[in-house]
Amino acid sequence: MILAVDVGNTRIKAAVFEDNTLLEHFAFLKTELEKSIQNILEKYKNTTDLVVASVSKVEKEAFVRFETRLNVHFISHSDAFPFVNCYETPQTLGIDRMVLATGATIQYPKQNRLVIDAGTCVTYDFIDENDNYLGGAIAPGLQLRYASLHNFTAKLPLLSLESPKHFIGKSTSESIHSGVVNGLVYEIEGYINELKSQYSKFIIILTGGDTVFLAKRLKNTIFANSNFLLESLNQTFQYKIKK
Ligand SMILES: Nc1ncnc2c1ncn2[C@@H]1O[C@H](COP(=O)(O)OP(=O)(O)OP(=O)(O)O)[C@@H](O)[C@H]1O
Ligand SMILES: CC(C)(CO)[C@@H](O)C(=O)NCCC(=O)O
Ligand SMILES: [K+]
Repeated sequence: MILAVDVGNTRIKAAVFEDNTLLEHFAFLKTELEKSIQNILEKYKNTTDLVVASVSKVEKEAFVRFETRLNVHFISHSDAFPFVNCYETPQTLGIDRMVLATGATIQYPKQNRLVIDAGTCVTYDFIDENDNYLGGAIAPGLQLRYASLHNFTAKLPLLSLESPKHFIGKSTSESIHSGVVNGLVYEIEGYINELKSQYSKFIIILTGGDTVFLAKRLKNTIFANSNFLLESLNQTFQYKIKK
């Protein structure tokens, strides 16, 4: 059994895998890291490997303490990946984006793929049918948009995610919800439509903490899978140990 851990900028997500089957998934805060992992390992006693992909500042020591019980692996830029990295600054490409590109390459072979990860940031990653990772885009996620409007103005309140009641916002809060939610939906649709003018065919995978909220608002056909990063992390590890 493998415990895959995705350390994001807001939360930590984890899942236990038996080969390619996801048995259970978890989400917790960084402050709960060690306790949460301990609890998972108590429940899944046959876990042999702990695989970590981190884009955050969580200390390696937090994981190293589990080395007495199992093998701990940190995915890094120097690992083997099943795609050609065409990013002009490959060393600054987020590990999470490399893991997503790995999952897309392995799960959807021989086709153009766009991966959209809607978390703290919304990332767009494009891997062409020849398995060239071309790059993409980085934009603020939903929660970050709400927080920015509040943090960089005097008059805007901090709101939490809500479906806009009216397209034409009739109050401050309705205007914010309309701007944040419709803004991101249009951004995603716009990004997809621009790519369609460049590539006749590609599949679209949507993942991240806002997957469910966004999937029902998008017109394009997408594979919506909140666990795609964790599944991809398991596959990145399998690929790494086979090499
Ligand atoms: N329980 C939750 N706690 C925090 N955010 C949540 C929760 N459930 C859904 N979300 C949504 O998920 C988004 C954050 O996504 P996610 O948890 O994937 O981010 P993350 O931990 O920073 O990961 P990454 O850095 O990979 O984006 C927020 O915009 C928020 O609206
Ligand atoms: C963009 C984020 C924050 C998304 O989690 C992460 O992938 C990251 O820190 N990336 C580094 C910059 C880059 O990918 O080009
Ligand atoms: K993200």
